[in-house]
Amino acid sequence: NIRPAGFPPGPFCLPFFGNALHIILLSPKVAFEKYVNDYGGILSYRVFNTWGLLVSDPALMKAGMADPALSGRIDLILFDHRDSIIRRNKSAPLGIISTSGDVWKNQRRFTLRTLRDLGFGRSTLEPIMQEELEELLKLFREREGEKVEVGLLFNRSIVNVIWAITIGKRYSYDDKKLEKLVEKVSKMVQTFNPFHPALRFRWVKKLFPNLTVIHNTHHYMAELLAFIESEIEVYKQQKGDQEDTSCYIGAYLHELEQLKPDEEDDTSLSMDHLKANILELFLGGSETTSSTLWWAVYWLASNQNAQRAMQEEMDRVVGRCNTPTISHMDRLPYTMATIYEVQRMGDLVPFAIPHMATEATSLGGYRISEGTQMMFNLSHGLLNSRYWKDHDKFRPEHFLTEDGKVFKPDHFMPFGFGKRVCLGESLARLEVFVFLASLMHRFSWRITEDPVVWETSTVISRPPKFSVYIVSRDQDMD
Ligand code: HEM
Repeated sequence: NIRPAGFPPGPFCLPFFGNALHIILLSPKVAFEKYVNDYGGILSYRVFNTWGLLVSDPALMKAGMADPALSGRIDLILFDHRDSIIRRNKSAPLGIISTSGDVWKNQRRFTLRTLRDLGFGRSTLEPIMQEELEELLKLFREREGEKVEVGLLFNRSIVNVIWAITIGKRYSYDDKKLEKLVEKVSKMVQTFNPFHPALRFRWVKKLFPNLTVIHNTHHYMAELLAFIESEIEVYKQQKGDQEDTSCYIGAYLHELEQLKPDEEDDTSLSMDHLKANILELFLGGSETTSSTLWWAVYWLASNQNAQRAMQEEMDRVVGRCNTPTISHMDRLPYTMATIYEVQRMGDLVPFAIPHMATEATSLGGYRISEGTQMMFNLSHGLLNSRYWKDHDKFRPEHFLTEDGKVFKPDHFMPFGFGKRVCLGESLARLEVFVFLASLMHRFSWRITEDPVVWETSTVISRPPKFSVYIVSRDQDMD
């Protein structure tokens, strides 16, 4: 129960449990905020037999996330299970999110390079998004004047964009396969909770193998993998001997063919890593982006002034008869500030994904031993009153200078920072802009009198359940 030498102070730890009960009972968000108030920007805590550091001071967070020694991942047994389904035996971990060292570097480097070549973060992706946007606009037109539950409204479009980049095709909105894919991805993400002891500690899983959370996560993971495997097979058959590098799977298979036998090891590209990476693109890129849009509707429908200001800016810059495109982004400071404010208040991934020290290092004058779990408190920089004038109010002005230019303060890190910074940041930024700006340009949202129901979140902050009236702006066209 004694803190390792050189560790920062922190809350009293109970024998055996450490701070686990407190964190589980109060929720990580509430418990950690209390610890930060009591012990400051860097503190230590213990969950069963594992020591962790919670870093909340923005400057220390940046230094920590930029340190290669703090860029490992903790052992997430959920991914172990995925790997054993893919490989059907035990060997080195697969993929990007849950790996460290050379496996992580090689898979992340290849994926980032390929996604950039495919147009991630650039206007070449716009046609793919426009296709999805058309479907969304159609849906909104059909539901105009009605009470609409926002919920999973955006998931089909977001999943379809990822799928188009991954395999080069999209599903029609009526296709049952898309419906099933969205359902599988959504359920998997909702059960993915690295803070749950059963998904974190092997001994908990051994003691309670029949826990529903374990059963559900494994089940959704297996279903999604089966889907990915069968689609890769169909892709390979259709492609035959032709070379195709126009999608992620094609580029990956092409690179795989170029590998010489002496270059192959556990860290190099392989079919197993490919399946794991695709699953992670869904895991990392679907619920995050669609929930950001869901939060956007919530904050804008509840803040009519911000909604109007955004629409007026678009009318002025884009024109009422045109559609906002990526090329307008630089000229729409209020719209961009609104998106940042949605991300701030949405606080989507409050503690990033837990990191681990892969070797001894130091931070803020404290010593950190190998194997320490590192929690970076992104939420603190987004929501704390120390950094924002009206920290609990939705104010796009938080991101605007006095002369109306958009800026991002250093403590605003919704995508993380440094070595492990979100791999899909540029795609997510484009998607949120394209979908939100175009929908707001054509429609207004007004929150209904129905109750707003808040739900418990896991790794991702889940927006509340609520409904809106969709009002077309076409009638007041010039
Ligand atoms: C608004 C949407 C998104 C938000 C707020 C977000 C946020 C984050 C955050 C906070 C992390 C953890 C960083 C860390 O551990 O230090 C992360 C990691 C990651 N994200 Fe995102 N993300 C978003 C969208 C996406 C998209 C669209 C993709 C891909 C299609 C994606 C793929 C990933 C991957 C693969 C990782 C793991 C990176 C690694 O371990 O090296 N994310 N994201």
